[in-house]
Amino acid sequence: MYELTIITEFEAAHQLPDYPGKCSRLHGHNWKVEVTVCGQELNHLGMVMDFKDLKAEVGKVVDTLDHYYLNDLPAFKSTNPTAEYIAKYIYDTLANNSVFQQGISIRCVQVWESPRSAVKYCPQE
Ligand SMILES: Nc1nc2c(c(=O)[nH]1)N=C([C@H](O)[C@H](O)COP(=O)(O)OP(=O)(O)OP(=O)(O)O)CN2
Ligand SMILES: [Zn+2]
Repeated sequence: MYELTIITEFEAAHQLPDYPGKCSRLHGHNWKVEVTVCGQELNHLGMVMDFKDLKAEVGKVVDTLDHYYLNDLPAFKSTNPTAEYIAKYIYDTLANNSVFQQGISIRCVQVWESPRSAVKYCPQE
């Protein structure tokens, strides 16, 4: 099995309304997003999938978060926009993409809220 990982970033604002501390106030982060996919077969170029194509598919999802107030987005209407739910949103959206339903699957999504804090969502482990 091969695992491929790409890294991208987005910037956005959020707040955690019931949080007992400063994170209940409006603030922003530069989130770093790491997406790992896996596959067993290599194509004629010797790749599971071109990093360029993987970055493009992840980029479409990250664009739905970039420079938004996350609390206003449909994805976070009934949940707090925590790193946990952001990772799950990115994972679930990618997992519903037909690109990742034919021999290449999403392994996990890791979201770094700061250089010191990250969540990794790996529902199949
Ligand atoms: N498990 C989680 N814990 C926290 C989350 C989260 O998404 N998942 N989010 C927050 C807040 O968004 C907050 O903005 C981040 O808190 P914190 O790490 O304390 O922020 P700092 O930048 O001040 O971190 P330092 O390492 O202390 O500088 C809170 N918790
Ligand atoms: Zn925050």
